[in-house]
Amino acid sequence: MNSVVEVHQLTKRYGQVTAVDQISFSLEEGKIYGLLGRNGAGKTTIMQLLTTQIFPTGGDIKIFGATPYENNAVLSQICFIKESQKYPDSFRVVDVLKVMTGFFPNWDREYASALIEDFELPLKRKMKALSRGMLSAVGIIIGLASRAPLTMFDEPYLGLDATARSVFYERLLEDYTEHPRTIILSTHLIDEVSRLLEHVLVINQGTLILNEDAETLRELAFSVVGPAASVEAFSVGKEVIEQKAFGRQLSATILGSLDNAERRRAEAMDLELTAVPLQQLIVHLTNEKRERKAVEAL
Ligand SMILES: Nc1ncnc2c1ncn2[C@@H]1O[C@H](COP(=O)(O)OP(=O)(O)OP(=O)(O)O)[C@@H](O)[C@H]1O
Repeated sequence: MNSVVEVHQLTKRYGQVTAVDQISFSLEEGKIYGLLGRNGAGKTTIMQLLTTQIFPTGGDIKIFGATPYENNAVLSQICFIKESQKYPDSFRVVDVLKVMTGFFPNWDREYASALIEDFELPLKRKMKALSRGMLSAVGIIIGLASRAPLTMFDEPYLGLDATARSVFYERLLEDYTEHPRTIILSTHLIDEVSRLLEHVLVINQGTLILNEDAETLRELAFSVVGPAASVEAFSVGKEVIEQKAFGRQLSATILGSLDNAERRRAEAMDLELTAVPLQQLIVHLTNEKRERKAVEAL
């Protein structure tokens, strides 16, 4: 697999604030990455650094094997969709899309038209007269139709309703399957996008605390649900990270994986085994790492 992005000891400071703190990672060709983390974690800053909108205080960045600064061959391969994109006042939707044809070598005009219908966008309306959700839809259309080999979406769906968000996820998955590329999706809606993500990067207070395949993460834990006494008996000797009671039923989230014998045992005890939502797992893992870091700092 070829590396599309290689970041080494990347750091960005704003005065006293260290927004990104010595982060290193690499991203492969043809994968969908989730860039996750709480508010202010440093996600947008990382994407601004990758797209050379801002410059690092330290460390280095290689994109498609080259440094991206003033490198049009690299920058023309990147599409960055951010939440607060500004457009000239006089521009209509159709004007914005026309301009994009010149920006992105792989721009697909027919696909952009099909997406405009999917999102029911008024082509002739001025950008400044669009609703918040419509503005987000324009960004999503640009991100998808650009077919840029490195496409980044930074919280792209402010104001988008649930139907439009699911149109986005469906189109993204379909188009990515037909035209594989590297996609970075930064979001707080982890469970909504979890089935799309192949690899997860979690940022916390400027540092990278998790860099893992989504498949591996999904196998890190499971939930067991059933009569309280049976769940408790089954959980003995296992690492329970969360328990919830529903009347006489109990649900326990357990770290680790199960072999076939354990699965048969759960079945015999009338217990239901289910996967743990990615969001719950990430919240647990990030809290655990944060606590461990705090203890190490003492
Ligand atoms: N221009 C700036 N000047 C000073 N501090 C900044 C600047 N830009 C970002 N920061 C700080 O850097 C940190 C990381 O911000 P960033 O926008 O990257 O977070 P984020 O993970 O994208 O957050 P959110 O999910 O809320 O969008 C925050 O503490 C933020 O206040």
